[in-house]
Amino acid sequence: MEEDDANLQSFLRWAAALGISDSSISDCSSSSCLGRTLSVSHFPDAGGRGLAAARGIRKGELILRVPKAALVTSDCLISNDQKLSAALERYPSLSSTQILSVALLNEVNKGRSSLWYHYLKQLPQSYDLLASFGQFEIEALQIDDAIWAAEKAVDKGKMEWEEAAPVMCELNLKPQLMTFYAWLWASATISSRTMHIPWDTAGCLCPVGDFFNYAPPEEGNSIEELLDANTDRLTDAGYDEGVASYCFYAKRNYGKADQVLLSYGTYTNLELLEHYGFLLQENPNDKAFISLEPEMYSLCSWPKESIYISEDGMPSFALLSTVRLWATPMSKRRSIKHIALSGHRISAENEAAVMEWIADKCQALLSSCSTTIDEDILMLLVIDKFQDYTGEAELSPALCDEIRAFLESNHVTCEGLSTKLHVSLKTRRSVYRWKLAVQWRHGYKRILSDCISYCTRMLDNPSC
Ligand SMILES: C[S@@+](CC[C@H](N)C(=O)[O-])C[C@H]1O[C@@H](n2cnc3c(N)ncnc32)[C@H](O)[C@@H]1O
Repeated sequence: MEEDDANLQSFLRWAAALGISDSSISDCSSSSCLGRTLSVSHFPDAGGRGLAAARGIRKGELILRVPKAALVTSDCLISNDQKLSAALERYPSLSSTQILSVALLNEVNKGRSSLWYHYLKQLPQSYDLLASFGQFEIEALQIDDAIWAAEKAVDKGKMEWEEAAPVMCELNLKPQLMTFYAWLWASATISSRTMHIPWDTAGCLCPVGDFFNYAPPEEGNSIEELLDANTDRLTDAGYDEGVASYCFYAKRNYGKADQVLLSYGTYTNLELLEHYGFLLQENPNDKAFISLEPEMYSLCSWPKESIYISEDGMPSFALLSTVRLWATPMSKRRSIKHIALSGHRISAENEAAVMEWIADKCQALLSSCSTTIDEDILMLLVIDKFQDYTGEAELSPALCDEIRAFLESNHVTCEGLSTKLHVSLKTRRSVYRWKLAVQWRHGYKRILSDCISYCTRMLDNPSC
């Protein structure tokens, strides 16, 4: 712990020397880049390490500046390293993200002699993005779309690693930096920590700026609110060519010690898991996608991603209009299509058929899962106390099967679970990912269940 703190202090001094600052005036006297506006703090329930307000902050204030020279980009890593530059030239088909991954691992390979040593020491040692999920954790997601997304993420990681392997061999990286595990670490670092820059689609790593944890974008900023704040820009962070720096602005007012959050974008929980390795218990942008009958897709030309149930259980506009049209007798579809496409109900009878179809679809999806919502809640309690778990009494067969599958996939024997000491770090990571999978499927099922309640209310009281 003391070592971590000493590392953090060295990092903040290093960052100050590069001109990273949370002060609006230039202040060369301070040995740390933080302390006037922000401070590093720990938020166990909202992202772990993050940045807190060191004083009251007003919406729209500039809170952190990271000069271009402090940004970690492929350009800067390559221009400082002839061997890397020459090796990459021989592999022109690598993507911008693969190039940044190779350059990052090459930099880690340098150890203390890397110009970025203090920054690299601050990076997490492992991540929980979908690409790092094992087969058990993938199956624990239960819903086909999510399983497919996770398998695709793992396959993509493997393919990109295999393509980049020859260049890493040429660079003579240490064997542990050439493994698939190391590759996943580098690509997860890039996926979860890079920020947009106009000159490289891989983005840049932004020391200190990447300590901000995430909050979803706030909806409904009124024009007055936007004018009131110092906002001729509507985003909370971006590269500003005028001052050659990455600039971060407060999205709202903060009291002293509040966590200052950044919106990385609008994501469903599955997307947050895929790109950042976490999810939110309350995510206004979460969605449950349901598949339609094949012939429904040809009735309307809505993109597939617009056909969903939103976080509060309401079917989306595109879902409703498609099912309304499909529930209309074929001979009448042409004449009422404009009504369906404009989002209006077609008739009471049609609306009842629509609600029934959507509710049945949600119910079928829920019934196809091996555990119920209540069992998922219980599973989460078991997972939280997993290190103390000693038996399977009083749990349903589905939960016992899942626990057994976890133990088998991690080669843990029941005897080995009786004390905390017997659970290895690797198993603990796996327990954490399992928890993420169960939290995700629970949230998804809750949306489906809320949708069934919504449809039932509509059927019982069509005038709502
Ligand atoms: C850009 S980093 C933020 C700083 C990070 N906590 C750290 O210690 O370096 C993004 C990562 O922080 C974590 N994170 C950010 N916001 C979060 C939130 N609201 N809830 C849980 N984890 C979050 C996730 O692990 C994510 O991949």
